[in-house]
Amino acid sequence: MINNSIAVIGAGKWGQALHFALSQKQKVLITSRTKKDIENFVDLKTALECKYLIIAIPAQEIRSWLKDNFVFNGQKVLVASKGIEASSGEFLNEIYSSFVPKKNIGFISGPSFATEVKQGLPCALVINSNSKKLFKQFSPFFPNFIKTYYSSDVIGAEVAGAYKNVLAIASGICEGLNLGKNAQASLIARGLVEMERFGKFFGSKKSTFLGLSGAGDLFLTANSTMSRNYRVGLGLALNKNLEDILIELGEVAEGIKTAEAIHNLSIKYNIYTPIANEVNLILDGKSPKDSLKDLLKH
Ligand SMILES: NC(=O)C1=CN([C@@H]2O[C@H](COP(=O)(O)OP(=O)(O)OC[C@H]3O[C@@H](n4cnc5c(N)ncnc54)[C@H](O)[C@@H]3O)[C@@H](O)[C@H]2O)C=CC1
Ligand SMILES: O=C(CO)COP(=O)(O)O
Repeated sequence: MINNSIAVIGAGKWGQALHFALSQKQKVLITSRTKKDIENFVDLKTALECKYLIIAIPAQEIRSWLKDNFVFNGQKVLVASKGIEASSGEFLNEIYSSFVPKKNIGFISGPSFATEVKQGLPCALVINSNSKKLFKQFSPFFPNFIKTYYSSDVIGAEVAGAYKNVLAIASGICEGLNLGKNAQASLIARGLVEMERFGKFFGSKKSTFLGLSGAGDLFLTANSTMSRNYRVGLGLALNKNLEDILIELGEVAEGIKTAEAIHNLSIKYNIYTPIANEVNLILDGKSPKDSLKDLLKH
């Protein structure tokens, strides 16, 4: 039996920040695999009885989590994750479509470091859904310091949110190699073109890439050491081992698996994705300096 309340599923950095933000206006429950000392923490069964769910678990874990835990009972779902499943190359909206009807689901995108949201600093986010009604239901839950926009371009928002993580790794490498601000700006600009081209193949709108979900989130993530993906890039440029980088990070960096997913999709569909492919090769052991040479070739 579902009741009228809201629950966040996943109490990592983003889940906790969204829980904090939405709790400004109403009571919001939160749950996670391991019990945490957070106000209104509940078990998963209680959370799943809520009408409104915000799911903030890493992209690569979603399919198995849904299979093992989720029973659709009329809930409205907001997906907070950003990534593409590497094992299948499927977008999150495709994975969720086996579990939740399209009119019941939306995807959050836009520039939003959890740390800043948790401090109540202002930002603007997009709720992407086939259903404007769903946007109108979730939007009032957001606090005054978050402005929400609606978009029906679910695939565009998904591609942008996932791709910018890969470009943030590339940008971190650029800084780690001390290539300068010109190089970094060139990389980010070409990255934006690249992710728009990739998105277009899957039916995304160009305008999505020029707005909050695309340029907005890319400029944020690819310019700051607050980004986990950017820090992965910095580590790679310093020839650190990926395993050590991830231990030091202690949190998810979605760009790693998403680079693999983009690489595979680009081969399958013959899409030109040079930066993402070089990031994928670097993650597989190629020297960042050799990648730079290859990217600069005429
Ligand atoms: N941290 C941020 O600033 C933002 C993160 N995101 C996205 O939100 C998603 C989650 O990121 P964070 O919360 O920051 O990561 P995190 O590493 O801080 O936390 C991940 C959470 O997922 C849980 N989890 C992992 N595997 C699970 C499984 N199999 N079943 C159930 N729970 C599982 C972990 O216990 C942890 O609580 C990612 O896709 C990320 O790209 C999106 C916007 C901002
Ligand atoms: O998506 C994010 C900000 O919008 C967070 O990026 P990172 O996962 O790289 O920290």
